[in-house]
Amino acid sequence: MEVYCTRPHCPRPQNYFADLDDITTLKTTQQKYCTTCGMPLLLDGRYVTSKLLGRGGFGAAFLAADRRIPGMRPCVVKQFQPAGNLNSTQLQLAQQLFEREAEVLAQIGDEHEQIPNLFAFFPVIVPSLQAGQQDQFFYLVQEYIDGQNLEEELHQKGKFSEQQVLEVLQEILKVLKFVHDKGIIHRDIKPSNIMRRRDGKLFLLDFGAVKQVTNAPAGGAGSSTGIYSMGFAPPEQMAGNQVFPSTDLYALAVTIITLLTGQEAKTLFDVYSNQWQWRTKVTVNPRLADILDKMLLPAANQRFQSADEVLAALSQQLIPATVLTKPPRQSKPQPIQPQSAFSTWELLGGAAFSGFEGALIAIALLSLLKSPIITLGLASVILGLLIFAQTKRWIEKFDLLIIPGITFAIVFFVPFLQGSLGIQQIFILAVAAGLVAIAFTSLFRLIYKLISLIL
Ligand SMILES: Nc1ncnc2c1ncn2[C@@H]1O[C@H](COP(=O)(O)OP(=O)(O)OP(=O)(O)O)[C@@H](O)[C@H]1O
Repeated sequence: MEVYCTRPHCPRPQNYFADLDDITTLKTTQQKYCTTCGMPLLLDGRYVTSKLLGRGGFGAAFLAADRRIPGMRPCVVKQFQPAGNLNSTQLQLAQQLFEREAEVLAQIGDEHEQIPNLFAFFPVIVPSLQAGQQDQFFYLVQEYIDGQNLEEELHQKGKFSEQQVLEVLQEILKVLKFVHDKGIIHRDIKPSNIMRRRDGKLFLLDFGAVKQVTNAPAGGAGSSTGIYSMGFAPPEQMAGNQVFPSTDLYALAVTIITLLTGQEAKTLFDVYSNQWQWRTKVTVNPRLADILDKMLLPAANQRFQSADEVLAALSQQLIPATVLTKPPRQSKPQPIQPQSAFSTWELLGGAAFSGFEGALIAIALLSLLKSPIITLGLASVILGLLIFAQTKRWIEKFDLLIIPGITFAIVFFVPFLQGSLGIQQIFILAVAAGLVAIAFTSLFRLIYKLISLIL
């Protein structure tokens, strides 16, 4: 069995113990030690670490198994191991934050199904690699979420659609509502701290930076200790001032716009105008965009004040942040319907498909029906249906090659669909129609972008 040594800087952390492949030996053995550095490997007598998951600001996270639970329940072992050269005060603070993660998970982990459960928190004192000294490590064991965090998902699958970010937004808002109601501010919301389990359920992780707030004055219990992720933290947190529920809402909105645009947070913020400039990079329902912009306002008191307020705005008509004093434009609440945002490449691909396919259908129908008027009407209806199917994403990606391929093959093998034209001429005409469609779409897209910039 592979056992991974958790000592920081162990030169050869991978250990292999053939005898531990036997489940009886695994359950009864007293202890095993790293063959390179002598570090105990069965943590707290029960957790067997097998793989390094990653290193964060306060330590490393390992995949482990609990040999005391039937079925060797998988879990995550986090080790306190702050990066960089910290002085004793900073070290103490970092240790407090790590312990706070344990406290918070113990308090809320088993009360909410989208927050990992805490299984154990314990120190381990071991002989140091430097002779005559001892090292103390702190371990926190929590529920393993088998899946991918959203940062990894973004790298692997690319930008999120509007529908996908709406799901993330609504799910995490519900978790935040629960967390805030307990008087806790997470303070480190970002894509790498949101995990999607294999069954699709989203989890909020990393409570290492949380703050309990009880109407504390600035500098008191609710003030920020300078633990944040660059680009995601709002001004009050960056300045080390008091933090609020709206501090988390700001970071959640930054998370959403990075997922929507696929760009890093810092590239979406224009330092010259001191404003988020993300709306030109992606097309979404303007009401969703207004909600995100309100969550991103620099002044904490101008943002939504609670997760509930955002959830309500998402399910009802949005009152734009800038015209809060004006009456709403429509009286009937309307839930936000995700609008499929198409990238420029998708639009141009769709145009080429529609042009090519449209030309083939028109030629085939004209050869069959011999009536230009009926052909025009029927071809327009079919083309309209094909375009509608694309807007709904019923037809996308490889369909755009397969469908014209099949249509061309039919025209090729059924000569009476070719009319008086040769197959070569038909192909050239269809390609020309595809190019014309691309040209028109580019022109309209350009005009649309210019108008949205002006407005
Ligand atoms: N409960 C968990 N289940 C599954 N994977 C986890 C769990 N907790 C953390 N991870 C994964 O372990 C890795 C390290 O996590 P960790 O929280 O230590 O650092 P981080 O979130 O990457 O950085 P930072 O602490 O600086 O925010 C990340 O890839 C994270 O997705």
